Amino acid sequence: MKTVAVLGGGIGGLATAYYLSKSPQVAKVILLESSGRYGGWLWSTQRSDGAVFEHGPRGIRPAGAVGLNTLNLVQDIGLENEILPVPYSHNASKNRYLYVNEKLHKMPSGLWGALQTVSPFSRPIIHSIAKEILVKKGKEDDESIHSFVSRRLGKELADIAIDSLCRGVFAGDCRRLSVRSCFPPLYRAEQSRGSIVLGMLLGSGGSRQDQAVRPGALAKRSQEESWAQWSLLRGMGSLPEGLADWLQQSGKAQLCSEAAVKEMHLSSSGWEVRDLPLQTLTEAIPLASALPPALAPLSKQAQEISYVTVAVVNLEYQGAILPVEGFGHLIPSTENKGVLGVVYDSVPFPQHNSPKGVTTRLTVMMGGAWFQEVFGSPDTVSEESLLAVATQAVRAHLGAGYPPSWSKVALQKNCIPQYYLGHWKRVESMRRYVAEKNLPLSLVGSSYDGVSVNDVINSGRVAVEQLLGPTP
Ligand SMILES: Cc1cc2nc3c(=O)[nH]c(=O)nc-3n(C[C@H](O)[C@H](O)[C@H](O)COP(=O)(O)OP(=O)(O)OC[C@H]3O[C@@H](n4cnc5c(N)ncnc54)[C@H](O)[C@@H]3O)c2cc1C
Ligand SMILES: C=Cc1c2[nH]c(c1C)Cc1[nH]c(c(CCC(=O)O)c1C)Cc1[nH]c(c(C)c1CCC(=O)O)Cc1[nH]c(c(C)c1C=C)C2
Repeated sequence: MKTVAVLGGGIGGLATAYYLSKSPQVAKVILLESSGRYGGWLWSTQRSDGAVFEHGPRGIRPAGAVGLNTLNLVQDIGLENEILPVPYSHNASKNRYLYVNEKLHKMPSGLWGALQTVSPFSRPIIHSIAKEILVKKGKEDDESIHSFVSRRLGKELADIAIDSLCRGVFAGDCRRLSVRSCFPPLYRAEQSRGSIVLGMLLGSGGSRQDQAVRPGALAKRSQEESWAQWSLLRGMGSLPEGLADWLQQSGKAQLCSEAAVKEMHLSSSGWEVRDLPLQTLTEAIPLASALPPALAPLSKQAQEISYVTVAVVNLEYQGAILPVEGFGHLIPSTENKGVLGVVYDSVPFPQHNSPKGVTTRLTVMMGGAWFQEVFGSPDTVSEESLLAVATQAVRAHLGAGYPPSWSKVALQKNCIPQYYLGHWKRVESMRRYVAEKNLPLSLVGSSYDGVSVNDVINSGRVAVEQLLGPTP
């Protein structure tokens, strides 16, 4: 029977502790979190009138094996009655906008959208798609997303649509991000079928663990009802809260907050965490800064992974102020480097609005890969200046004629890892090092195999299965 330590109580650490607790081979799980709150970037504010504001993720996709896996976990910890689903037929799923040349443009969707010339693009997307099949396969073992898409689908799509998409997922620069690590299905499609289109039509193979999820009742419901995304009644923050409660009730897990791990040592009986009253931990899922000097090659590689800072500004306006109904709009870096996009939170999740009168909740996301260049150091930037930029963007992009009635600025420092060129090699080399040295340690979380909440939860499941075999 093992005692396992999990370092970090974000959604990745909590999910890892959950899968560990389910295993009969584990006697005890000790989770160490440096802050006073569990959940990491999953963080919601519920105001006294009931309105909910998200400072991190606001919607999770149920699609694919990793999406179903998350719903299985949600059901198991008893949160299924709090689910707020948004079906594909909803305006928030169908309508996404780009803000280009100082105007909102609906992104083309479906076959009809692909056949027409839709502004701001100069020709129908079907042109690029048809030509893509004939483009030769790239020769490099990695490529920037911008270069890959320019080569295969044309520069205009890369400059506008892909530039915006990468800002709306990674808060990052598609000229530096790796296609192989950020969008593995696109890379695999070119490798195995010579074309993205053929790869999508014929399939291009996924990883084995991706296929091994049996949907439970909630996951099946998401398929039957065609959900595009979901949230929770009290906000995304109730997912880590629910997990922490479940772990505490499991009887196996000991959760410690305000327990920063600064140093850890490897002895013959396992890990020792020096400044905490914990003696022997036989396995650990660690963080780069805590590794001992003897493992310097590993900490060095972990420290080479870059992260960007995002200013998340929640705004509430009295009345219905949106000129369009949709998920939100993204802004390509050529239009405005500092403002990445605006999420129209009230559209997918009106249940999170204040019950007192009609209001519009929006979130403006700013900075990312351009933070330092536009706003200066995250350590010295003022909340007032970020709020001013956000409200000005809402005035210019959406025509809000009056200021918000409520606002909150959250400066999320180093919140999204950037999978730059060669990320796959670094991760492979780190895992090889762990295996060769036979270290009792697994690498879990958003820095390695995907940044979405689903990916991070799945990375915990995969790490536990590799350690102990399939979870019951
Ligand atoms: C603004 C924003 C919007 C997002 N939107 C979406 C979305 O819409 N959909 C989606 O799927 N994903 C979204 N994401 C991504 C997703 O939220 C994150 O990738 C995910 O939450 C990362 O989880 P994690 O557990 O890997 O890391 P973290 O949340 O960073 O957790 C790590 C934890 O470790 C703790 N820690 C750090 N150092 C130590 C130490 N030395 N000792 C002990 N503890 C330590 C930290 O305090 C933290 O709690 C968004 C992220 C952000 C920032
Ligand atoms: C404007 C900045 C951001 C917005 N959301 C995020 C940032 C940095 C972070 C984020 N958004 C998504 C993910 C998870 C990816 C996944 O695989 O599930 C993360 C980390 C979801 C997402 N958001 C947009 C897209 C195209 C996706 C991918 C999944 C999907 O298709 O749903 C677009 C988008 N994000 C933002 C806006 C305003 C926007 C489009 C209008 C905000």
